[in-house]
Amino acid sequence: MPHTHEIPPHGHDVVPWKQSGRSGTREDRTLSEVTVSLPPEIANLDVMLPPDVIAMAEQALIQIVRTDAEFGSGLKVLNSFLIRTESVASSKLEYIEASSVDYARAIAGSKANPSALSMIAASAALTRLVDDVSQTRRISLASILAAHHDLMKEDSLDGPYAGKWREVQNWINGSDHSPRNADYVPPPAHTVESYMADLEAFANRDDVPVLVQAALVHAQFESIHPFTDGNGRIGRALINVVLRRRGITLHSVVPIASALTARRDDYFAALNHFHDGLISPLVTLFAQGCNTASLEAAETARRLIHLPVQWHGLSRNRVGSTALEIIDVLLEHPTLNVETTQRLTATSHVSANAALEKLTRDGILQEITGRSRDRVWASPDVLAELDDLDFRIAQASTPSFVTFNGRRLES
Ligand SMILES: Nc1ncnc2c1ncn2[C@@H]1O[C@H](COP(=O)(O)OP(=O)(O)OP(=O)(O)O)[C@@H](O)[C@H]1O
Repeated sequence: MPHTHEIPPHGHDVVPWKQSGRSGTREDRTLSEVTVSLPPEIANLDVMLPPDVIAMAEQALIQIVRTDAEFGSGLKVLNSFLIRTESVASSKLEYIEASSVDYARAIAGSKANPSALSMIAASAALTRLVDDVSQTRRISLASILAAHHDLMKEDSLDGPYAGKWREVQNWINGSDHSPRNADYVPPPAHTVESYMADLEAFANRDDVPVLVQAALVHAQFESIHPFTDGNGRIGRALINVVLRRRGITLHSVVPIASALTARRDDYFAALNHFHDGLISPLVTLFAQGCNTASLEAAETARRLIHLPVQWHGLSRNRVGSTALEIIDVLLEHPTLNVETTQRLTATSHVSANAALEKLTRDGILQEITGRSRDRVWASPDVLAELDDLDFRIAQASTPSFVTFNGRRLES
């Protein structure tokens, strides 16, 4: 292998192509063959990376472990908070946008927009993947398929393909009607199952540096593009699955998608370098992203811990009142309706409602539906912190460049 490669570059094959219907331009309709990419098999790959890349990856792992150990075990709310931040940012990378208030409304089962529902589905998929691997210590294809089902089952277009490997040729960007001018064409559909079995074997190895494994699992997954839709979001969830399996995180997830969204061009460039046989650019990007995301997650944890103290300062409620009881559970349940409040504080419908109104007047809660029935309240401080964490990670992830052997690689 020439020394400019760290891993075997992708091969190519020319295969016949035929449109299933008739759409697009004449060029789309008459396209008769397509050049597909053939990623290398990775199950037994040995990867040697430059020491500066490995050192940077180690530094990031230390930061992840610190944040997870310091806050993840005691502050349960941080873990659901970070799952939410990660799935929202991962969805944003695919241009699925909804505000934190939309998300909160959807969580409470209130009428929600499709983007917010799709973000909740992304949270469910990530939760399932990290829970499964925590229990079994194995990354399994069954778990990946189930997570894809969680993500896509309600999708109006791709719902029927939820939880199933693709059976058609797909491509990234270019024409909507054929692989003409695509940025990347994954391998043929009939190879997906065996490529995924190869990926599963690699993902369960213990003799590969952790961030190298996370980067390779993610990049190879994107190269295979095993689903008709949702490949970006499931592929990014796998980064946290590798971290959990290797014991780097025990409780929380790293909101790395906020960093990748901020450096979208570098991220896509690093995936292209992978096609050419280089994984250092992606490992570097992941190391920088994980480091920043973990530092900011720790800052969020400190802020969340202080919120109940601030709320008690704002509230003018007497000891033993339902309003004070709500403050005590608000961090764990930042979105509430009357029924949940009744259950959490063991009180009547009338006094739960009155307490929610009272806390709204104190500025501790905000009603987010604007309706007079089936109302939902949320903590504006918690919602603001969700947005602020994403913002701070993005700010700290200044688009720069990725390096290989001390050389700058252009995006
Ligand atoms: N040149 C590339 N080579 C390989 N993978 C890429 C490339 N560019 C982008 N990707 C990956 O593909 C993902 C998007 O894939 P695609 O546009 O097919 O969306 P998708 O399968 O619908 O995924 P989702 O539904 O999560 O958006 C990106 O988020 C990125 O991870």
